[in-house]
Amino acid sequence: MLSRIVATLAVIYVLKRIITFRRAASSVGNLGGYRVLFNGLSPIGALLKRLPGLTQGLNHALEDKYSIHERVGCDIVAHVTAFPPVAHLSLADAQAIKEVTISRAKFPKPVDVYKPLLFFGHNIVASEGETWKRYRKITAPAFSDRNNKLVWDETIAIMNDLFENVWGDKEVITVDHCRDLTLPIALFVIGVAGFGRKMTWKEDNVIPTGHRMTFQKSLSIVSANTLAKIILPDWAMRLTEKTREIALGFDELKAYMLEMIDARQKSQKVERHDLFSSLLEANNDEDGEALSTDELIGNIFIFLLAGHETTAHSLCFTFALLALYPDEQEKLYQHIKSVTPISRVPTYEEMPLLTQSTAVFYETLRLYPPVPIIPKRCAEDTTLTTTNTQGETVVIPVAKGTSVDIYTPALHYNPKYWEDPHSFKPDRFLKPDWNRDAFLPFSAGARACLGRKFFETEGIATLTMLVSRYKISVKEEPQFAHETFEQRKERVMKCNFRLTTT
Ligand code: HEM
Repeated sequence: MLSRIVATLAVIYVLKRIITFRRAASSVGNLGGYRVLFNGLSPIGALLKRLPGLTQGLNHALEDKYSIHERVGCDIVAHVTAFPPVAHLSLADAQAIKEVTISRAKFPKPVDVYKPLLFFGHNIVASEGETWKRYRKITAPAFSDRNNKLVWDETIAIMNDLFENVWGDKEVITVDHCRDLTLPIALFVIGVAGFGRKMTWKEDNVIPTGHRMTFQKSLSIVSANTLAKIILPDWAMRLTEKTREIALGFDELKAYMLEMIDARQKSQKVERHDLFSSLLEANNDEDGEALSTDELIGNIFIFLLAGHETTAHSLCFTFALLALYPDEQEKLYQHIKSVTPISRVPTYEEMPLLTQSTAVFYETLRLYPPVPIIPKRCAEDTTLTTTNTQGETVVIPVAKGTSVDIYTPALHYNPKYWEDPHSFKPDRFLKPDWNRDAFLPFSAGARACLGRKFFETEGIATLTMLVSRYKISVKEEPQFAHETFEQRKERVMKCNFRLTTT
């Protein structure tokens, strides 16, 4: 009898799931796309292997690029999951994306998705509406031209310190993983241009009184372990020596930030252009709307998080592509040489002339966008318009509450906008007519990246310094001696989606 009741309840449960699943699919006009049990980005989906019908996997946006849109024959597709029973629209249509990014009230950020980023305090990335407006108003002025100049000068100094005091007169430098080089560069730049704290390649190991680790170490631990902090509950952080060190890194960074706030509020006003100082200054000038200490820390922390990993990995992808394409590297070298003599360091004012460096970066960001999915949620019943393979107009119903996600790899590999989209061709960005609406690594509209210029400045300074002094190549290893170019490219460029593309 009991087993019959259980079986009946199970059947009812399954039927209910099927009905809600079908309802979710029909809410977006039964548009083609994945039909899976678990969303690849959900906690359960992330643990499972990619399998048709089960989950599309954590890396699907990076792996699929434009292929699902091509298969469905439409630049907007719908991924429907049973747990939870929702439809996610995946956009690869530049016009539809433009509509979404410019209509902030109609397509706001789904702030619930960003909740894990709140552990240091409320911040600009994880907020919406009036709170976001207030954060943006106070934080945006920190990303000034004077800050960009600081980024440039400090990046040059960090690279010079590397060349002179670490690499010395060695002819060949070998790094096992390019990330071992780019993560510290990005960390030192955000350390000095973000927090006003100079760091060097030879770490100063003196721990200040009242602290248990140096600022440099705490910043390095925090930037490398945000994902662990997000995933693990507090009790789990106390379990092993490694997780205890991570927890200490977070506590210490917060303690340093509190000290810095206190010291700068007490000290005489000195003209400084790091993000932290500018943020404090703007905050002091605010009447009535100033940020609380928690909000200040939350926002400066999010600059670190938003800026460090994206920058370090993008530099890494750039170097790897230049190593794989020596002709492009040579072209870049010749261009740098034509703009600035190799015997002296380039100045910030010369940055706009380094057009080939910008083109190399953009092409890297097109092929390996650091944020593969930019989520939005529809705030009212509406429609989105796109075209299918036959060139016909397709109008998609979008009910209030539907997830509307910008899939940057799908957009960046869409052959409608990019000729030969799988090839590395930086020169496409030197032509005046490339489609700005089809290039979205930094998002667009009011919620676009605040640190774009910060990144471009740092990236161009690093690239220019490195390429003008060294030739970058892939390390030759006997076990890979017989691989083809395509195999080598696949091995070297292998990437995963974690918090960003890594
Ligand atoms: C390769 C480098 C970078 C890329 C590709 C990138 C990309 C992005 C993207 C796609 C967004 C929108 C995210 C969303 O809608 O959830 C964003 C927002 C943001 N980024 Fe970046 N970013 C980069 C570097 C930086 C740097 C260096 C900083 C700061 C130092 C920074 C600070 C921010 C901030 C504060 C926001 C939130 C803006 C707002 O919501 O109003 N980013 N970035």
